[in-house]
Amino acid sequence: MQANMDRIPYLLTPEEMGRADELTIYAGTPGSVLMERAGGKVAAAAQQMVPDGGHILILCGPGNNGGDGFVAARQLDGAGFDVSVLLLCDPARLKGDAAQAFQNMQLPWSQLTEESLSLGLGKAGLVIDALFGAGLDRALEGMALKAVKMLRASKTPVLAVDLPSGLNGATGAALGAVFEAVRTVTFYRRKPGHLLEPGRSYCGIVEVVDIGIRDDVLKDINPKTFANEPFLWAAVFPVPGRRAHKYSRGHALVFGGQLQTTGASRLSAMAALRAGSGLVTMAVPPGALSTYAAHLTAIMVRPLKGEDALARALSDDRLSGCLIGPGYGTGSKTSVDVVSVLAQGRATVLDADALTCFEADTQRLFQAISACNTAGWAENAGATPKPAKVVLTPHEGEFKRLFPDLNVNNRLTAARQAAQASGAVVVLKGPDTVIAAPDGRAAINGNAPPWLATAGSGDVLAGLITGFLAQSVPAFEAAAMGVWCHGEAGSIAGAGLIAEDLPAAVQPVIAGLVAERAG
Ligand SMILES: NC(=O)C1=CN([C@@H]2O[C@H](COP(=O)(O)OP(=O)(O)OC[C@H]3O[C@@H](n4cnc5c(N)ncnc54)[C@H](O)[C@@H]3O)[C@@H](O)[C@H]2O)[C@@H](O)CC1
Ligand SMILES: Nc1ncnc2c1ncn2[C@@H]1O[C@H](COP(=O)(O)OP(=O)(O)O)[C@@H](O)[C@H]1O
Ligand SMILES: [K+]
Repeated sequence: MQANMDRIPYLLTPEEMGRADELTIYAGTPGSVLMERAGGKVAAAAQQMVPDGGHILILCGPGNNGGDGFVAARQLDGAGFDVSVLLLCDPARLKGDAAQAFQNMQLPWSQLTEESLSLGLGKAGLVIDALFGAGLDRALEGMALKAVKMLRASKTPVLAVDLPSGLNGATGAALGAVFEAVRTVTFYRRKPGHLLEPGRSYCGIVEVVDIGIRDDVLKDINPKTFANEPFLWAAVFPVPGRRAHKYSRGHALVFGGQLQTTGASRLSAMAALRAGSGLVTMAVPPGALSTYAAHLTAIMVRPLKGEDALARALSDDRLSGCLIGPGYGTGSKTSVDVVSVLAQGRATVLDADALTCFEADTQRLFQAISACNTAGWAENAGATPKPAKVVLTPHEGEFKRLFPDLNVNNRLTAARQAAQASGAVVVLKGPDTVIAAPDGRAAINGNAPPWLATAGSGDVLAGLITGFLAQSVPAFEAAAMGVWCHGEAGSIAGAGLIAEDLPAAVQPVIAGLVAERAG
């Protein structure tokens, strides 16, 4: 249990981190010991950043974050570094472990003022930001706010303790002005704000250090937020056995749009095949059949001809995953077709037009999703609600159309609420894509390079997720592995990529994951 928990990429909200501290203190490790270790790790990081014994300026706030700063100051001084400490508040305001750490410091200090800061910045090679961490509950003001501006102007590198001051650790939101760190040392586990933008950009390189909190505390806390990393879903990553045949690896059906917009769904179909789906068929309008056929090789194409064309296309029992939306058109026919697809009860990805077309009638979509989730289950069988079978992949614009009442500025909470409201796994795309399940689990992705922001890249993502769903991967894990593989493929294809480059770049990603599972 301990070994596994070590590797699960949990993220802890500041409240959960507070609970981890509390449980550790309750189990016999005093808070002062945790602070001593935290400050020691900060000091070690600072030493690496100023190896020539340059001057280190330490800004300390009124809470335990400041306490870590006092410990770091004492240890750096002991190691022969030249440090100066500037305190934001009256020392009489310090409490508990922080007050004790201040007393133990036994070093000269000054009040943080414009003069003292400007004097310090004149000689400092590094600033340690120990003003506020997890306890910040409002925007920086007064001298803390001025300090942000003065530091930015001075361009002195900043090492942040736990979080750059000014950030909300739970949401990654800037509460106002924020310190811009080149490196952030955080304790025990990352917080959502280290991965969610703009937080991630303010943190620089994030280093997680051990301060002696045991993983047993996680059993009590039961965190539901994760970094989207392979360990989260490696156990269900599909690897074909020696006796596999193409049908045993799943059969994905990708719906294609009219002649003017065939590219989007073709990119998706290619990605579904690359994700490992044994077969991929495209169901396309008869008038566009020859265009599709001319551009596809390993992917099969069938025309959607006649009244009950859709039902016939879906009637093959071997189909194990569907995708509808890319390039499909936003007319009323799309929503009718989406409802028909969902009525089959198959694992399905809805992307792009298949989301937008429900803007005026989201309840109809949510009812169809609920029917899809329950299809195939006896009325009173198993747990309620049933596991999600549907994945929605909106970018922020599509998300707002479907969930106009949710606040996309808090992406983690918004994605969770959307998953709960819709009964689907929701992939809220962006530089920090959030994957949320109706059961409350959520993962934040961190490996996507900015050159993925290019036309058609979302179509590839939808196809990857469909390919994993078709191989019977549960919806949350399929979505999470799709997003991660998409990010890796983006890095492999590299700067200058276009969406057409991505499916091929998925191949080494899959090969790497398979090798890791085998090894
Ligand atoms: N035992 C523990 O709990 C440990 C805590 N650690 C450190 O403790 C930090 C959390 O400590 P705290 O909970 O004391 O929180 P902070 O040190 O972040 O600050 C909280 C204090 O600042 C005040 N405050 C909040 N926003 C303000 C604003 N905008 N302007 C002025 N004052 C403001 C609060 O009223 C409170 O007094 C972590 O980030 C971490 O650095 C580490 O020492 C490891 C162990
Ligand atoms: N700045 C960024 N950094 C990393 N990934 C990004 C960034 N901007 C967008 N992406 C990713 O690129 C993809 C774009 O998808 P989408 O908006 O649907 O575009 P399209 O419809 O043109 O395919 C998503 O997977 C998204 O997460
Ligand atoms: K800080």
